[in-house]
Amino acid sequence: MINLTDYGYNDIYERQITEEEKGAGLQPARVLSVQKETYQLISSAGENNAKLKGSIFYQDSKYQTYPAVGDFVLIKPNPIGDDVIYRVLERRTSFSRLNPTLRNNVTSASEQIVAANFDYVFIMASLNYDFNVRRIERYLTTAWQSGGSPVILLTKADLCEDYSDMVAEIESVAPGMEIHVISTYTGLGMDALNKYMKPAATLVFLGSSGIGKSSLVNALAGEELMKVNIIREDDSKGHHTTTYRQLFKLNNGVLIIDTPGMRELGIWAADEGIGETFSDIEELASQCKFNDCSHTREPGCAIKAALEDGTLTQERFKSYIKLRKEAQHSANKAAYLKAKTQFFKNAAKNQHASRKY
Ligand SMILES: Nc1nc2c(ncn2[C@@H]2O[C@H](COP(=O)(O)OP(=O)(O)OP(=O)(O)O)[C@@H](O)[C@H]2O)c(=O)[nH]1
Ligand SMILES: [Zn+2]
Repeated sequence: MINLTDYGYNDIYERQITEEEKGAGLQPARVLSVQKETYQLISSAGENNAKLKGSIFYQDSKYQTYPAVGDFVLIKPNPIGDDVIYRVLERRTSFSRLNPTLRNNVTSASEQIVAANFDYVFIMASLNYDFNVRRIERYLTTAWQSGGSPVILLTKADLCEDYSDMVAEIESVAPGMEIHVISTYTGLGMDALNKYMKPAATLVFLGSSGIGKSSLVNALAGEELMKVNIIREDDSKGHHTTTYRQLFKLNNGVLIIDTPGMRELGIWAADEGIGETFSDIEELASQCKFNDCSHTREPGCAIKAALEDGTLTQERFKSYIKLRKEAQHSANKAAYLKAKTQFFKNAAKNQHASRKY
């Protein structure tokens, strides 16, 4: 027997299961991987493959919540074949990306969930060629929006003689954030990561290819769990992509989600996320004389003043503006889709109110 709480299951999910569902013998399970229409799950009975319950998921298919890696789902267990998935329990945290698809000749943006129900988001950047503060700002915004707790990891410290400027630069854009400088080669900074290694906590990584994610996971696991892709340090084109999606458990009980979608994660930033990352700018903007200040030519503009006296850099202000624009764009689409989805979900619910299990 597997104890699903070792896989992150808790009361938040348990509470969502109705008496009717319990009575029908439905059981919770966690999604370990998704391959086209086959799902690999873990439940109290162990690992098994699963399929979606067709009569639920393939009607109004556009408006259903489909399982993603890390999701907790309700299944009807099948000891001699594939389990059947009835429903996705509400997610505590999730990463989604804009998935522009061409459907019925209409270009629509749909939200694709690439990981769900994680606790920590390890934002990774290597201290050598890949270093870019703006990118870290974007990751932070995305991480805040996901609901997970971001932790910044600067990797490959052994390749860098003096990283104090880079750390200071990040501190200035991520005030109060946990920043760890590490090297899996020398072991530098690795002990400091122990505090995140709580049994049944789920970690997810945000970062570009080749930043040393697999090496970190192997170091944390104390074994060769993920294949380390050898790339030449001076060749940023030598990138390799992982072709599986997975959730797996380390010996110390920590769960890791690593999906290809995480890698391609675009910006689906909401205003909250931006507010957290750019709290200094939002604070300044609130001091502008006019509420609707465009920070261009209005008198009494606190942002212009800060740009002039150098307390705010042009670069940081520019990346704020850029992110705001993207967020606005995504938010409009997201709000539209959400409203639409909710409408059809409610309609579907009423229709299936007397659903048989
Ligand atoms: N110098 C140095 N190299 C490292 C360190 N960690 C990883 N590397 C090297 O960086 C390269 C990429 O490491 P991976 O662990 O495969 O990186 P990844 O982020 O998982 O890469 P993808 O699977 O391509 O996304 C390999 O050549 C590693 O040996 C480190 O701490 N120091
Ligand atoms: Zn202003």
